[in-house]
Amino acid sequence: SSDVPAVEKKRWTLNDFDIGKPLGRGKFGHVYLAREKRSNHIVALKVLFKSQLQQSQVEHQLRREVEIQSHLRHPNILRLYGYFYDQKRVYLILEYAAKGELYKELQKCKYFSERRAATYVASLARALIYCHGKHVIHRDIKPENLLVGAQGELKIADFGWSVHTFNRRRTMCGTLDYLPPEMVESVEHDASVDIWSLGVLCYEFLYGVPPFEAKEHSDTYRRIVQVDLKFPPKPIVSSAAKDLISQVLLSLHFQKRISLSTPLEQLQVSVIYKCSFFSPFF
Ligand SMILES: CC(C)NC(=O)[C@H]1CCC[C@H]1Nc1nc(Nc2ccc(C(=O)N(C)C3CCN(C)CC3)cc2)ncc1C(F)(F)F
Repeated sequence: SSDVPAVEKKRWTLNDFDIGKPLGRGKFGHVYLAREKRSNHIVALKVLFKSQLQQSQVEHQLRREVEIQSHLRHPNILRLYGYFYDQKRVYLILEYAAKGELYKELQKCKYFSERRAATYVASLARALIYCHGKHVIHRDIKPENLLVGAQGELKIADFGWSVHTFNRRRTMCGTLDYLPPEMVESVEHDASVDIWSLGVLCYEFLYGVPPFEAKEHSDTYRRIVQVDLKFPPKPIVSSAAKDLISQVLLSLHFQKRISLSTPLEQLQVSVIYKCSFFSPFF
């Protein structure tokens, strides 16, 4: 039988798109609303200047971001459809999130209701379970990296700091015995860094400020390592929500102490389960 010709990777060019209004500025350039001419599909076109990428030596990071994000398919992860470049610029063809940037929404309403926070945290936990299942760690979960889709759903974007870790536990069956604790633990430690950030995010959704904020960096650092977690009297937050935060936040320390028998997914599923306590909508 004639073998099916390999599907040629589509070579995109600027001519494939009608460029619309600017959506704002990203780190290395502008983002435009755009429409792919053949399909009329609306996308966001992120334009990055090669000169700036070279100056900041982030080309390898951008390559990793494209490689990782283009392979992820999840309703709460912003799609990266493709990329192309010309003499001076690199263009990322990204999913358009109709309701914009979450941090602006958080600034506008100061803090979110428990129901809204729980909905966001549960969807992020599901997205992280998906990523960790593919040995991908985002490592930069924060309001600025979250966008909102047309139905109000959260989309994790900007995988610039993400990494692909080989789950040494599974690939090193048997030889795990000779690894020192920090090596054996580090896989869990790496992936649960996102869970820690989810706890910080949950706190910020509910109180409008991150939990360890301080004037000086050194104070913030000390508050984090001591897990100096305080819940202000206002706004009023349910004890179920506080438990989730303290267990999820503290779980990183808890994670360091537990044996590898409690896999990360169990912790993440418990996050979603605990969300149901402060939001009857699950
Ligand atoms: C995660 C990453 C760190 N962040 C970013 O990349 C930022 C940098 C600039 C824009 C955003 N990138 C994206 N933004 C959208 N949608 C969007 C954004 C802004 C508005 C909005 O509020 N206005 C236009 C308002 C409309 C009203 N006027 C007054 C102000 C701007 C509405 C929809 N979809 C996909 C992307 C993406 F990511 F694919 F590029």
